[in-house]
Amino acid sequence: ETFDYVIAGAGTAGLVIANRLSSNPAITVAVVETGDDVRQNADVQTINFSFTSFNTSINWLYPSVTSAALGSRNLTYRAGKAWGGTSSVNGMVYIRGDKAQYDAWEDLGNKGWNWDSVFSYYKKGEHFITPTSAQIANGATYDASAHGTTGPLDLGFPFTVSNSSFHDKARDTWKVLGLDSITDLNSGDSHGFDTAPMTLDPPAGVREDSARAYYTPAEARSNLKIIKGTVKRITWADAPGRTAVANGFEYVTPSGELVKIGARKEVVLSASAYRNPLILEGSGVGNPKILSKLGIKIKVKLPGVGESMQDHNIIAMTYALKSSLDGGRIPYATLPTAQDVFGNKTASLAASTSAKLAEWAKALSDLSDGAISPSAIEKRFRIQHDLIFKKNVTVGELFPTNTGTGILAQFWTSMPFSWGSVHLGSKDKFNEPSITPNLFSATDFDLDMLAAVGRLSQKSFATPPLSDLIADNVSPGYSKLPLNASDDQWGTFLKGNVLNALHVVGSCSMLPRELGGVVDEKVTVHGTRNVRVVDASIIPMQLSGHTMAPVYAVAEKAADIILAEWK
Ligand SMILES: Cc1cc2nc3c(=O)[nH]c(=O)nc-3n(C[C@H](O)[C@H](O)[C@H](O)COP(=O)(O)OP(=O)(O)OC[C@H]3O[C@@H](n4cnc5c(N)ncnc54)[C@H](O)[C@@H]3O)c2cc1C
Repeated sequence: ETFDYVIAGAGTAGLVIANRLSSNPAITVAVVETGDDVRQNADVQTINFSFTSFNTSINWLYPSVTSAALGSRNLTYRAGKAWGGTSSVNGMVYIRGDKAQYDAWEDLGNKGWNWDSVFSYYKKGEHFITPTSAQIANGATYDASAHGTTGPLDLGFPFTVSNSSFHDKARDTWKVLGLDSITDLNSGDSHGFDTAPMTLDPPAGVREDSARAYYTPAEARSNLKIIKGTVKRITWADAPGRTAVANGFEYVTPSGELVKIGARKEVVLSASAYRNPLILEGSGVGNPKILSKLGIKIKVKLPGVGESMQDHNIIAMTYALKSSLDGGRIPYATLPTAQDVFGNKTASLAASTSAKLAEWAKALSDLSDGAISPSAIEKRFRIQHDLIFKKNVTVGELFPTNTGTGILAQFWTSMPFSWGSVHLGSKDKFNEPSITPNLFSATDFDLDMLAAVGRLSQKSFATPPLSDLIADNVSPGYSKLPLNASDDQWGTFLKGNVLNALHVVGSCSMLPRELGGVVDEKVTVHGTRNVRVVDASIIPMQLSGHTMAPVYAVAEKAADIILAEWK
């Protein structure tokens, strides 16, 4: 079969693209997706944040090789395998990140990608449901001007917003610690304490994933089709000139048959930050050193493919409560700046770390066997460093969850400098990404930053009035990690327990080729005429907050870019 556009992956981004392109009845669109329609799956619909689908067939489980700093510990990478992709299995928390982080995309060379332009697509996609007075009484706040109300994606607050005193005590404690409540952490300034909205439909009490938001309204269109299969590689036209031209891709059906599907116009990869690099490499687009080892003939030399994989470094401590709290999920988030976590050491740290950026860039380049040059990485690091120390973006998130009898106090750092990679491990294992996280590998500063955010988390639970609720620190326990723990004690705890937040971006970064980029500002793969990549993989630099929200906005903007070129 041949369609105008063929899309790999009916996930968070893939279904946005499918919906927007097929809104023109003259355009035919096919999406090839490994997973199934799970819109009626109770594990998907639940909004209890229980991750009930975790060990079921609708998840991909990708193991990683370990990082030197983690000893023999391996990390597991999870992602959704379903119509809706990871939006169907995730935590639903919707936090966009800071204005300056989006403006940095333009500073990195992506003309037209800045906060103002992306913000308009946030609004376009959103159907914000204002909280009820009961939800407001329990801590839900919002600024109407930061939200859209006519888009397809429902966004609201859960009815399980805690009706206990937790919210007020947390808010008052953060105020004591210098982090005031803010009205809307999605306004482009996330600094402070707030209640986060989630992708759910509050009246219906169900999850809102991209299948429900973007596929259901388009389902009846005769020009849109979802096909079950797993995309293996792009097929190339016999075109003159040096620019590669795709004419479709090959996918494997559930029964193992290899099928070719044609694309008259374009191929769009939305198969996730883990899988797009594998499809590109399987098609001859990537680093010649890697491709020659795999025995794959080079079509486009693009060493950035699969590099620059960035996640948040996450860890949790648990606290026992004096008495159980009402309410289920508590979507309260506190986002601090470098100044909040490093205090009066911030200025000297800014100077000392700035002097080390070239050294860190060299270390990261060596880890990638020179795939991206030290000078390119250093340029990217300088922009990241400026965001942290000059533009005062938030550098971490503290995110407590009420488990009924205790508090799971999760925290993470938002912009680590140790980036990892994801590649095809062997020619035919297109379902098995080879992931190298590189946690803490390019610089000790990533560990220092996580310890500083951890110290702030610990301090908050020991500060009244929040401390009034707390009976004890159960894990790791004050004997292992006292309130005045040394750097060594923090290092041992963090290296032994840190996890990947599953907020992976950057493995097909939108950047100029000379900076290690994979797609240009039109989301077209460098060196190709008609292969686009649209999903978390093109986000070039990690954001504060969570990754689902930016994926929706990026996909909305990319859809407009693609439609503008439709003739
Ligand atoms: C457990 C968990 C909790 C999370 N919680 C949150 C949260 O609370 N808030 C937040 O903002 N973010 C959260 N995230 C991250 C966020 O959900 C993702 O960053 C985002 O959804 C990724 O969207 P995507 O379009 O890039 O990829 P996906 O949504 O993963 O879509 C990729 C799709 O491609 C399909 N696919 C893969 N390979 C192939 C192939 N070769 N051929 C065909 N189809 C293929 C997959 O099955 C999938 O459907 C969480 C992630 C996880 C794993």
